[in-house]
Amino acid sequence: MEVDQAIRGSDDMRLKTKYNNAIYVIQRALALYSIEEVALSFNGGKDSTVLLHLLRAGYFLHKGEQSCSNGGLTSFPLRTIYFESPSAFPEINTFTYDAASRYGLQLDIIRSDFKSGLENLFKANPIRAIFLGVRIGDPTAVGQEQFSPSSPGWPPFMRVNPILDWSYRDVWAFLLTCKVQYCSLYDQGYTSIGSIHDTTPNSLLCISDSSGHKEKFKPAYLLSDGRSERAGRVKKCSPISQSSPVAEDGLDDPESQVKRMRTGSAIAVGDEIL
Ligand SMILES: Cc1cc2nc3c(=O)[nH]c(=O)nc-3n(C[C@H](O)[C@H](O)[C@H](O)COP(=O)(O)O)c2cc1C
Ligand SMILES: Nc1ncnc2c1ncn2[C@@H]1O[C@H](COP(=O)(O)OP(=O)(O)OP(=O)(O)O)[C@@H](O)[C@H]1O
Repeated sequence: MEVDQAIRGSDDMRLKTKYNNAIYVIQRALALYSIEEVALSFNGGKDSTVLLHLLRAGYFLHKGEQSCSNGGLTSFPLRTIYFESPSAFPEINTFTYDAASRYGLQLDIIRSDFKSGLENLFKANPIRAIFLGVRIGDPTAVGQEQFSPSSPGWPPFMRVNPILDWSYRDVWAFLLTCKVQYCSLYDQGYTSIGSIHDTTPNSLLCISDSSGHKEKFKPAYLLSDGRSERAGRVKKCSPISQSSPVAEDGLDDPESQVKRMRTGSAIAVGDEIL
């Protein structure tokens, strides 16, 4: 299996540990639920791209087919759900459709809100667990663990988060080591992708050009401080966000950080907050 071989051949011990732990979570989930009962939540972003390749590796290792050649991996019968929004970047949509066809995913495109989309999906399919590319540091990760039941008020299912403890650097180490394709926007300076209305390239990757020509940006993997990953994401309008924009260094303002610290926790490894 090409991804598994790439990681095992790498001398990046940290990446190996992250990979092994994520594969362990995936294999535990696949031991608990049948392949018909699980789904991948995929949105073409870098985190869900990592998750897709980990799931392929975990599934084929689980099946005991370590010696598969590339040709044997074209079909991966995993139900994959994509909530497509009218304000998604075209590059994200194209990447998502291409990935689904390249890896033989069963793609369900849902054009409604998350909750009712999931409710309708569950009426027609026996899904009990959904894999997500959520990482600590994402606003939605607060309070989550590798296995977290869905929140009260949501349809009942298990959220499985194999890369919860991965940092920005881990994500790029994986994508580059495994030489897998990712959405082209990341090579244009986007470091985290929301909608066309709230996402710009990360200004920390801007290449200064005195000629006044169009701005150019370095690729996302060159961002040195993962804490600034969301610097290109404009905050949604709310009384708090209007008065407290994202700071120059990409970190939230101190007030919202304190709020988050009351309910969440942070792990520091070297100079990076996971
Ligand atoms: C498959 C799936 C399951 C989700 N389950 C929950 C949940 O149980 N509880 C919750 O509060 N939000 C849930 N969400 C919503 C996410 O936490 C988050 O609001 C959403 O991904 C939008 O993030 P964004 O605002 O960064 O785009 C879920 C989203 C998806 C795609
Ligand atoms: N529109 C969507 N459709 C399907 N899954 C989604 C959608 N939005 C979010 N998710 C799930 O939530 C996870 C976390 O989303 P998040 O936006 O933080 O990461 P990402 O999109 O993979 O990468 P990036 O941070 O670079 O945009 C995704 O990896 C995916 O599993």
